[in-house]
Amino acid sequence: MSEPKDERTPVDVAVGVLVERDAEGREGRFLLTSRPEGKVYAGYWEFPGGKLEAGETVEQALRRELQEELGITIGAAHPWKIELMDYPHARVRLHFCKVYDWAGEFEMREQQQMAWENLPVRQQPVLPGTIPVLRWFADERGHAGATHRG
Ligand SMILES: Nc1nc2c([nH]c(=O)n2[C@H]2C[C@H](O)[C@@H](COP(=O)(O)OP(=O)(O)OP(=O)(O)O)O2)c(=O)[nH]1
Repeated sequence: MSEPKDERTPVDVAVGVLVERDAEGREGRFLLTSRPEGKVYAGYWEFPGGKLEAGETVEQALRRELQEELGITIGAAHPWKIELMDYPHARVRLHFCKVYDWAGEFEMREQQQMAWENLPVRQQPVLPGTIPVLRWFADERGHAGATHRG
């Protein structure tokens, strides 16, 4: 029998942090997308991704979600950080993976917007669960000061 699940059981979410790298392997811009109309936090900026379906690994879910939402096929997903977020609507366990390789043309299949960003991020508002990621980037990159607006 499966475990009883109440509404505060965390939902696993695979999140893709697509990062450009230069010839020396230094990381540069990263991709943010806005949440589509009709979803909670519509219009907020986040890293693309979505919930795991039954039986999927994080990497499988990420590959499916980025194909569905952005029309791209990703290469390897490199697990980076895991974060638990408690929202009024749900508890989520976010599995952030860095992705350096992808193929295909970006297509916004859910009428979202995309932006290649650097620190500090210009787009706003940023989803609460995205803000820690910007802090991790700041630490990795030695970026002092604000990570985003607002
Ligand atoms: N994709 C993504 N989701 C995030 C981030 N930070 C954060 O707190 N979340 C939260 C928001 C949502 O509660 C959850 C992701 O669920 P979602 O509703 O976008 O996923 P989904 O595409 O599978 O949606 P659906 O099919 O259930 O409508 O994770 C982030 O950086 N990226």
